[in-house]
Amino acid sequence: MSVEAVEKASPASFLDRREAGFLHFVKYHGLGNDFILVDNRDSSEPKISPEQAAKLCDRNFGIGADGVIFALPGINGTDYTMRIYNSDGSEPEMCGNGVRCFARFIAELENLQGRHSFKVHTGAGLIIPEIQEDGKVKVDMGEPILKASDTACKQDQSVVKSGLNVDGVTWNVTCVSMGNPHCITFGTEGGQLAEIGPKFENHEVFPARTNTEFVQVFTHSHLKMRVWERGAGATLACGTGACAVVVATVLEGRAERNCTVDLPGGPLQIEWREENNHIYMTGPAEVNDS
Ligand SMILES: N[C@H](CCC[C@H](N)C(=O)O)C(=O)O
Repeated sequence: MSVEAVEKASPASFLDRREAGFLHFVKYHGLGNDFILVDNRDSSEPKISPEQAAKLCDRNFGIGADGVIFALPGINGTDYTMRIYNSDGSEPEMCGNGVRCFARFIAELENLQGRHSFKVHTGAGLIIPEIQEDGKVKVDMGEPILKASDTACKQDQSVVKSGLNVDGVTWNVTCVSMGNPHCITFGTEGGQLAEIGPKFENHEVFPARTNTEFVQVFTHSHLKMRVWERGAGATLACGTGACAVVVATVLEGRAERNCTVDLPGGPLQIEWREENNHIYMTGPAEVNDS
């Protein structure tokens, strides 16, 4: 069913159709990082399995997406819970582009107009997206995690500009977690991501695998990155990755705390605020109907 049809039909018709085994979903994207968003507010468990999600994400035999995101009831005083399956069916802790899409999806479901913020429970803890007047979404992404063992990296100190041997080549990397693990390296576009990406993703130093970002620094406030995502491969954008990249760039003394990060799908504005150590990400989230 086309997105228009999904949007125009009354919710009641979708409730009936869902009884008949249909799934109410809408496709959104954040800078081309695209997701199937499922209204799961009436159940505390995702309506579909990781295996079914992987099938839906298949771009030839399914709907096609980088992941499936579920809007579940909130817990412990939050408004909603967000869960996500990557396109390989693995479940990450958090998704930056996804939570912006999540906020816009909730606003559609609840018929909300204008500025609105939500308290969202995620695997990375409390995340607060706020829909801005211009339709963009500003997200309080919480604090970065730098202790190596918490960045799902087996090395025991924080990993800043450390040598990592990947398939016989030593790369300088900085590891940062935004709830999900990121390995950041500077100075190259990464070449053939499909070749080098999986070697980082599945490196034995990352027991939970890792997302990997290849960064070029244009100025102290303008960066460019490409990403090989854990469980999704090369994507057009990665919100948690852009946040981790700004942290790594500041830690390596290459940039200021407020940066524009250019991704293949477009730019994100990232600020690592000194006074509270929180990271704020601002960017678009749109329905895939253009
Ligand atoms: N593949 C990521 C999850 C999605 C993150 C990305 N799409 C974002 O916008 O943050 C992981 O396994 O950690």
